Amino acid sequence: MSEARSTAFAPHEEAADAAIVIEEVRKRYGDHQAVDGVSLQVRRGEFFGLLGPNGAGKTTLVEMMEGLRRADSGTVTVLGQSPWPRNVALLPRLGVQTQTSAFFVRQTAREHLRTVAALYGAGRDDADRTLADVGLDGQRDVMVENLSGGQRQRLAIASALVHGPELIFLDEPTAALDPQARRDLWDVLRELKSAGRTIVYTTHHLDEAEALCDRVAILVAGSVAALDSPHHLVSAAAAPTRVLLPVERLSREEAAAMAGVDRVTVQGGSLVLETATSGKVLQALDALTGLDGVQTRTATLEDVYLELTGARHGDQHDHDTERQA
Ligand SMILES: Nc1ncnc2c1ncn2[C@@H]1O[C@H](COP(=O)(O)OP(=O)(O)OP(=O)(O)O)[C@@H](O)[C@H]1O
Repeated sequence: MSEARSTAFAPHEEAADAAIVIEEVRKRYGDHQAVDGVSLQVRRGEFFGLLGPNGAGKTTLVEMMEGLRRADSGTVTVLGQSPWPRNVALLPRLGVQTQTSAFFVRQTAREHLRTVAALYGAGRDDADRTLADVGLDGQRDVMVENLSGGQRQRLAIASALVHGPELIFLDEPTAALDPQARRDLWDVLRELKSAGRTIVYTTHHLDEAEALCDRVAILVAGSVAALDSPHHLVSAAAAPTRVLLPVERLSREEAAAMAGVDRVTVQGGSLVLETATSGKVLQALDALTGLDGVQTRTATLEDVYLELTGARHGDQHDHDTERQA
């Protein structure tokens, strides 16, 4: 794995506006080094994404920030305090949604949220407003055990937000949501950010990270492989431009023979031409077949992620026609 791509902070230079400072943190489970010397800072008011393949160490790292796990070495500082040993003063300032959030299943959605609100000293109005914010107004009188998976997930998010915490940890919050609910949640999260909250967001949806996050850290095998804004990461990426055209327009061999085309694949009825010189390829295509129905796709955060995690092209080899240099 190459060195971590640029970070806006030098690791040991603590920003005055940091909500979280992590320095050289390590955590081992038996023989397995789950977190291997991570240093990063999350600024106050920042929407910070934590990305990485299954088992990369994201949950372990977040749990150390939440005060649920102790680091073997290194330091974790959250809102100016150490979250470990369990720091009761910090708890009301944090909002935590996990994949295994607990519910009072024999209560209605509204009763549940009012109970959670009361535990944190927040009011019924806060509960009712948060329920509406996550789109559960229509289900407020439904027993928690009868909510759908996506509705429960929204209730878990509401439970993390109801007391107005400064720092919010969300672990794959859109995993079970339908596309509309996902977009609605994005709006809720953007409003939280506008209101100055800090959000640490774990997700496997790269489009989501690109749309929402100010900066992302990509964790690979317990280390930070990249840390920057999605924009900077994508701009610096070596990923090619893809030119897509209907598969019947050209043969793969003809496409692979075009000047500037580095690689040809077939995906979902499209011939995909990868190139570093899209202008040249488009001109040639125009002359050969015309440009009707031709689409161009530039690099995305997903390309950067796949490059860094080594997963790029992993399952497409059967369809490849790579051009020999
Ligand atoms: N309590 C534990 N005991 C032993 N090993 C653990 C424990 N928790 C996590 N691990 C291991 O540590 C590694 C990192 O796990 P972690 O859950 O932090 O990864 P992750 O990036 O959150 O993965 P995912 O995307 O699948 O949620 C994995 O190999 C996992 O099997």
